[in-house]
Amino acid sequence: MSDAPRPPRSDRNRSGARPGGKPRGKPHGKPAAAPKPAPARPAAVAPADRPHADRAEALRLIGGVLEQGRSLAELAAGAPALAPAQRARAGRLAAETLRRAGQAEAVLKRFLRRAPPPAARHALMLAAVEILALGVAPHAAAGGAVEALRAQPGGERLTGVVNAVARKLAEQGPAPWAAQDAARANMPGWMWGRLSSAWGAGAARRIAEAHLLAPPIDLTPKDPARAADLAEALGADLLPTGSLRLRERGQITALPGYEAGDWWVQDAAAALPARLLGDVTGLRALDLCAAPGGKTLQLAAAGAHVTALDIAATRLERVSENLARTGLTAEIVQADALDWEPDGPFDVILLDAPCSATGTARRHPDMPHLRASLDLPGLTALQDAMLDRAAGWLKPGGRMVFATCSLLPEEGELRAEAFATRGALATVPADPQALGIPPDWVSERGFLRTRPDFWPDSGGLDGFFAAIFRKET
Ligand SMILES: C[S@@+](CC[C@H](N)C(=O)[O-])C[C@H]1O[C@@H](n2cnc3c(N)ncnc32)[C@H](O)[C@@H]1O
Repeated sequence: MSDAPRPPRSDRNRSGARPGGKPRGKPHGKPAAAPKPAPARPAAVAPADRPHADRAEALRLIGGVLEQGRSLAELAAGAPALAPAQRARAGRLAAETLRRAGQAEAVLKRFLRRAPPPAARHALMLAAVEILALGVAPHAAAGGAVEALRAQPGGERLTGVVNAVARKLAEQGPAPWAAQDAARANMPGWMWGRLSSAWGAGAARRIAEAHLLAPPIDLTPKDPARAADLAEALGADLLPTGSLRLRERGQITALPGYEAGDWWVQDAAAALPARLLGDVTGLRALDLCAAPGGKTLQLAAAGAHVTALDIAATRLERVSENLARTGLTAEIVQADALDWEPDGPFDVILLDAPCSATGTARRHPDMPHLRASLDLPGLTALQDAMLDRAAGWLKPGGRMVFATCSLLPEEGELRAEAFATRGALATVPADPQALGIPPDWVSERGFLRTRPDFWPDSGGLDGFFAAIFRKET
């Protein structure tokens, strides 16, 4: 076993090329036309009334990510019937195991002469993380992993090896786990390499350390003027950017203001790009690549007449649900941004382009495993094509924000530079004061950059890039 997770099968040899010559990447959020892994029959999972159903579900999720190259979000859709608490616990166990996969594989390696079948490997990783990272009693974690494995097809014959190795792991104690360089061990080599060359080795390490922590939950208030009251009602901190950061985890739908649509869940960094458009009251706005709709809600709440376009019909359903809950309106369009033509120009456009989503790894610990064979040229070609098309849809004097939830300059600074050089629109510097952010989050070129290692003492924020452009004539 290597300490770097293997590329998912479905990602090997994946091409970013699109029939007909238009560029196609492997975007965050599954565009409808992206190649999909062959649907796999979900592993049998113990019914909810049996113990260890949560661990069995965690194994299904871990296997789905590491062996089938499917995202946790996609796998959640095919989940078996489980009590909400069991489902939540299964999700947490799978996320923590994926977050600590490198460390888990390294400590298990010494007890395994050869790589065990995937199901046994995943059960051992889960047991290792439960014992060594989550402090679960060794007998409970090892016994639970064995029982969960037993519930899977063919799992029975693997229980012997899992039992024996888990026992050795428990006997060995925490020292080898604690002695590991956790940040380095858990970030896959491809990501470590890219982040080191982009931001330097020290920053790559700080980002990797931030990825080891479960991120806080942030909310965007529908009415910024009510943010302080909502913060008090929710027991949240009001961040300088206007987002609310929950102090405790809990069931989101049970929080005050959820039913009334007073807020929506959105990372503090993800809430910044829409605000770069300034006052949008009464303006005709296009949210290009809109689903699941956080930025659509922001623009609509700020008084814009929003067209929300996305290629993915299922993800657009989330936009409609979010609009209904918050009592906001937008025109929903399901279309490919590379084919669609608007019926008139827009005052403002927000292009939150498909990207590697490397900035959201702390929220999506499956992402580093799924992006091992990232098609970066395909994605950057898609981003360029979207920028060029969208520029043609702006009114003279109109503004466009280009954003990506990526930590890779190829999908941020370099795209914006290249677009500015092509000369269709002029760049406008972001104003840190207006956003409530430290001045050094804005580059000399006026671009916004956030990273998970920023705001280290208050829980960090996702990695985002955003640039503002203006059409002069
Ligand atoms: C980063 S996500 C957008 C997040 C969204 N702006 C928000 O704030 O909730 C990127 C989106 O691009 C969409 N997308 C990918 N390729 C597309 C295309 N060719 N045309 C339109 N949308 C596309 C995906 O379906 C995905 O929902």
